[in-house]
Amino acid sequence: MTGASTIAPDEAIIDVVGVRKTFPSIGSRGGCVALDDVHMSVRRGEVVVIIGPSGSGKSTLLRTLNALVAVDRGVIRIAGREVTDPKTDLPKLRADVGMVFQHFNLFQHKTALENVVLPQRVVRRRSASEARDRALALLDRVGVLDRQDHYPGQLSGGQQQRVAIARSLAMDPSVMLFDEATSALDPEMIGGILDLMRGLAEDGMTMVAVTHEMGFARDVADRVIFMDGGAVVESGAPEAVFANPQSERARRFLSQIH
Ligand SMILES: Nc1ncnc2c1ncn2[C@@H]1O[C@H](COP(=O)(O)OP(=O)(O)OP(=O)(O)O)[C@@H](O)[C@H]1O
Repeated sequence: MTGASTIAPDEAIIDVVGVRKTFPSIGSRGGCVALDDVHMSVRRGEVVVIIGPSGSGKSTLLRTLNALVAVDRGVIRIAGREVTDPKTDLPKLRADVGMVFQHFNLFQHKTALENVVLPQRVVRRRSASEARDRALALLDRVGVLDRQDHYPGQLSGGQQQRVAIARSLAMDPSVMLFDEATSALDPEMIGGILDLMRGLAEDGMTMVAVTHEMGFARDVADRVIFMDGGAVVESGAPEAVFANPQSERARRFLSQIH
């Protein structure tokens, strides 16, 4: 292709450089190295799916990205913020780096609407009417507008996860992180949440997702990262990683889940 010089260079929105995380020993349980010199870079608009065996460090890596887990060593930068700098404003960081959890983490004593309004008021300092309008538009987008006055306990898991996604989106994040967002859902709810995630990807959202849904990784990811033992073992296009894994560890893992 000619004219390549007119194409802007890929812009990294997430940069993880040399990150190490250890957890101390608890009682007789020895400590562990959860992340061992991890490097990762994500371009704006890229969808990265992290796969790997249980305990390989996937969730820990994701949680370092919005400082839910503090690293021992290394540097993480996201959208112009230095996550690993102790002076970083954490509420603002977490608004800009939205996270969707396996267990939703909604405020139980607030309605669906209030769950989406509240962080906008507190962190983004929006007026009540602006926050409400935005919340209603997003609840509509994720398909739970008719449940706006329900409390989380009155919603199905799939509906709660939709509210949680709306809550993150309401902050206008630069990046969305999904930590096994469908793992706690009944099977019939999973497809709807994956469809929502796919829609966000199609809209150009930068996303990093830890998931056991290999179909999603195959169809939606621009890049798949395979982790084992706290390290990034492979990183490549889904076709390449799934069809032709380079490492024995990835080959073994993929052969077990097929
Ligand atoms: N808060 C913690 N305290 C002590 N050890 C921890 C803690 N969180 C994670 N670990 C350990 O760190 C390692 C990586 O865990 P992590 O949850 O990141 O793995 P994972 O790949 O996400 O696993 P899974 O797929 O089972 O969720 C594991 O050995 C785990 O036991």
